[in-house]
Amino acid sequence: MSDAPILTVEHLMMRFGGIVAVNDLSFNADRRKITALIGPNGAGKTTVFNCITGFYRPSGGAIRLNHDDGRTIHLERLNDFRISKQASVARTFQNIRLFPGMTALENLMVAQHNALMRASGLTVLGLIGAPSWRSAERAAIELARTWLARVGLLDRADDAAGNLAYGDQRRLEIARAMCTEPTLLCLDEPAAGLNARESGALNELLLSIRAEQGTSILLIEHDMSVVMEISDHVVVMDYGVKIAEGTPQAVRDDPKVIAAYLGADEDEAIAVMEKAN
Ligand SMILES: Nc1ncnc2c1ncn2[C@@H]1O[C@H](COP(=O)(O)OP(=O)(O)OP(=O)(O)O)[C@@H](O)[C@H]1O
Repeated sequence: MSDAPILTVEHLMMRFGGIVAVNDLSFNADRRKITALIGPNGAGKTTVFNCITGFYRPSGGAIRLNHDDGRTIHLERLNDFRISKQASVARTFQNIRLFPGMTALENLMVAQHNALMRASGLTVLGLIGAPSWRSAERAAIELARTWLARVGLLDRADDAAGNLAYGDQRRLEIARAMCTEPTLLCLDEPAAGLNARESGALNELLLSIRAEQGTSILLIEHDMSVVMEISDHVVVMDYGVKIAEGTPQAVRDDPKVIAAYLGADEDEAIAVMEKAN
């Protein structure tokens, strides 16, 4: 198995007209680790995610996904559909994007559409109920039920996703992404709107996904309790550039990071820290 980082971002640039949202950003996300991308509002985090997941075509730079089997996929050359299909990158969004009228189980079945379409021989085998199709369908239902259990929603399998509590919907989105068996899971503010108990459950879920599935995770998160507790590596952005990276403890104590969050200059931030000690 390759030791290369799962994701390599090199000199990424993203311009919107005159706005430079991401400016010469380089970082790696390690395999089977949790990497957090943090920074104040407007720092460029979601834009980076949108470049990685193919929603935006970057203005410059390279984004490479290094698969376990040695393949290197240049994500900056692919659209979102190919990135999820060929590169096995799954993502969730800041705003929940479930199918609210479908049941929790159906949402997880939709996530397996590509695999099921292949197994159905583009519907022909499905129509005649071929054994290969029936076993693929059973496996898909089993995988969906496994993930519903993992996120504590097995007893809500037949409830409409839109009727679930907000925190349950957030976990269902992660389960849906995991049903695609991704190589890289990108989570955009998974803890947004969660209370302390729900954030704790989210931490446990993400740590278990890293430990049990070995999935590499890249997350954007404002909730520092989540970032500090579960991240292996943190990349900090401000005004489109990387201002720091390292362990959660190292970035938490970095004056440049404190200054960016406080909106203060570096000397002022150091003075604040010295006062606190
Ligand atoms: N489609 C777009 N068109 C024009 N400007 C954009 C677009 N998307 C983002 N921007 C600008 O790029 C900059 C970075 O925005 P982005 O949403 O990536 O920041 P962020 O760090 O994710 O912020 P937040 O934490 O508030 O979600 C902002 O100045 C934003 O206004």
